[in-house]
Amino acid sequence: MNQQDSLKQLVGQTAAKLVKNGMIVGLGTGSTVRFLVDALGKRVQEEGLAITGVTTSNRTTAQATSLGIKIVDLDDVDHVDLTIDGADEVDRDFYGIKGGGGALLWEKIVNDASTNNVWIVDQSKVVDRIGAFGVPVEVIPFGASKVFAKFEHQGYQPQWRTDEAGQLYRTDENNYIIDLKLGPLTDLLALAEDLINTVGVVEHGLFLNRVNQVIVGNETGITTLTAP
Ligand SMILES: O=C(CO)[C@H](O)[C@H](O)COP(=O)(O)O
Repeated sequence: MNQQDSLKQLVGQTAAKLVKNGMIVGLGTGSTVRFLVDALGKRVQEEGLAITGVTTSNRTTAQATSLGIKIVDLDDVDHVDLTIDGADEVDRDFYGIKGGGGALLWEKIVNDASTNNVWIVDQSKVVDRIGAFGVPVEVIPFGASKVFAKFEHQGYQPQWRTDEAGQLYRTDENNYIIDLKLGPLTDLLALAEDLINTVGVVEHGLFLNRVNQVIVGNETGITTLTAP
């Protein structure tokens, strides 16, 4: 395992300890969350930890179910106690970008329904100013090229997200993703507002002040950042 994966495993295993018996837990998506779900599956199997999970992607559902974690639909619970998710970038004000794994829509919905939200990241994700990663935007297929053209016109430097086969990437909702390659961002609130008001956009990957805690894995171990 390379160093980055070791840090992802460390934060995944650390965050799994935050989960208590009886909790309704939101499970994020991505390679870091995979380690979390592995650790939770182990606790379910070895300690009899009783939790109910709601997931943010079909991938996470498949992994969690295979490990014996009970998964229900978000609409079948009245609240979520704690959601643990990864992130692509986060700054010291807890402004973040998600959607590298294409699950930003369900991730934001579960985040919104959750009393507490924790992100688990390796140190490479903590940045002074978010944006270098790009901003993923989920758009419905109908008329998507019109949205793309609008973004081009606005100077947002859009790129279609493609899959391994070179086809347009499809989300779990069968939508497309357009990645905006804007570079480090200054007026985040205005950008978020503009994106969500663009007809055809379903959701964007700017997660602004949506987490209570960020658990960061670095060479010296774990650093926990709490909301400013
Ligand atoms: O937002 C996400 C998926 O939509 C992921 O949480 C994000 O891309 C981080 O992934 P990883 O842990 O693989 O680096």
